[in-house]
Amino acid sequence: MCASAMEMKKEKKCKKRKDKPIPRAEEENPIDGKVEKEEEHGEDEYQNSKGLEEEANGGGGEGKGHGDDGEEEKTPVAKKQKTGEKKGFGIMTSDPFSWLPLSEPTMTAIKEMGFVNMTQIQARAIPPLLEGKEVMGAARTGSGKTLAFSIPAVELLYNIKFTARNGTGVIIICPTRELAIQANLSFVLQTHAVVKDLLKHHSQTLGLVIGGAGRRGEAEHLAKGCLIIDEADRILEANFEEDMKQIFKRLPEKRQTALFTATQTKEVEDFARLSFKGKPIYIGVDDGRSKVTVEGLQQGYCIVPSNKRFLVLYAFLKRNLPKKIMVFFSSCNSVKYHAELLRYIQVDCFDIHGKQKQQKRTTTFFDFCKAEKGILLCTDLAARGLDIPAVDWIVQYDPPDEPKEYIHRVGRTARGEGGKGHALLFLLPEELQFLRYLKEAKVPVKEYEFNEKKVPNLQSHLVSLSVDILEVAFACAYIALS
Ligand SMILES: Nc1ncnc2c1ncn2[C@@H]1O[C@H](COP(=O)(O)OP(=O)(O)OP(=O)(O)O)[C@@H](O)[C@H]1O
Repeated sequence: MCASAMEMKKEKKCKKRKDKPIPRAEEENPIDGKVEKEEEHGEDEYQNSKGLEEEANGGGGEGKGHGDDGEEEKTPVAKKQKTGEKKGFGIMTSDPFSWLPLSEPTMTAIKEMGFVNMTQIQARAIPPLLEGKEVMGAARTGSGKTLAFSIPAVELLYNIKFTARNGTGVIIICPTRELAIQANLSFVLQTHAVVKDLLKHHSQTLGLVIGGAGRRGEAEHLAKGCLIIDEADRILEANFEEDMKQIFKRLPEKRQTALFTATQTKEVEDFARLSFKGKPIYIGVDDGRSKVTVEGLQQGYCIVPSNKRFLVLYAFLKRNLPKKIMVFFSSCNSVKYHAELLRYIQVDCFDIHGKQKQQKRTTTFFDFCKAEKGILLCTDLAARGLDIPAVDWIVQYDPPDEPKEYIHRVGRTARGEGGKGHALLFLLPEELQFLRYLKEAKVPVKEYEFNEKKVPNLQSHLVSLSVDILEVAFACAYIALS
């Protein structure tokens, strides 16, 4: 699409947006339950001249003709049809999967998952990937990236009748063990991972390897397949980059590479240069959007002094016991300490952190996935890519180091089509600077006022608990002595 045509399209969208102001909802303060008018900071300030917000709402940009790079326009893979009115919302398009030339087992699996239309990243990434092109895709959390790369991967293996005897056909690298397990076919525990569902009607011997960045062995055996890098930004952290370089060295020259990320950074761009042989097709679903988080997510922060922080968390959790909540902490020890403390005061919770054995982490993860309500205390280990169903609240007891991490954390809620969720960030008065970084990163948060008077008197609760405990201890001692 030529630049002027694109500008005109954007202008039209801007106008449309002005005509239809988005109503502000009335919302309950999550801490004391007070109803207050929602006033997100910065949503309007974030409006940029590109005015692509409407596109994020599905008003355009969906499906075909998406415009970042003319190449996609030419793609013949999808059976192009005249759509008429597009009705996509949020992350969705009105382009059905049935437009794609997919195999029967894949189509059956998609139908069984209950998906009819593609999300934006799917509509834009699947066609070129099916054609064997290289793609670098960036789209917000919970927007369906997993299917965007796994459908073409499975199709590739199916079409060339790949079997395990041929070696490894596709390697999908993802950053954490949980993420790899979630997508792993051989993992029998119940999971909502789309890859497992997608492979349901395919032969189980497809040479698809999913794992962390340590998959060097498989890299050598990658026959003539495809390398997929999921959560590229996270791979760059810590030791993963070095591991990835080792993998690249062992990979065959002739391969198809796809790289996906939720947060686009300069580092990811540099990493992409390393990953691709040539110039990939770049698909930036959210480029130009006025906010980087999803529509269905309500985000707020509260400023709480450190001596009241636990009490406010306790009040929040007590108020929201019927909900499914993830609480993020900055360290493993902090997760352990707060989990024990909450259990001690009779607030049941799960906990997951890097100092636990893998088996324990995995069991807890699946237990929380299955739970309809409950509290999971965790570190950033659980922030990336995990698709946990129906999480209502993301609480950040400690703010993360960077907005990027914040975006991944809150991305564990309000996922998928029409997903809704809430996020609450705790800030100490001296941490207010973090709001500026969030604003720069186009994250709209509003302030939830914290009323000291409404904070519960945990002291009296603890006293009554310790009385019970003392009574039990005395009873035990009495039995032992008599
Ligand atoms: N076409 C679709 N229609 C409806 N729901 C979908 C569709 N594709 C995926 N989903 C659902 O959306 C949710 C999020 O998908 P997915 O885990 O792939 O997101 P993601 O973009 O990889 O997120 P993250 O960046 O957090 O890893 C999942 O529950 C998935 O089942």
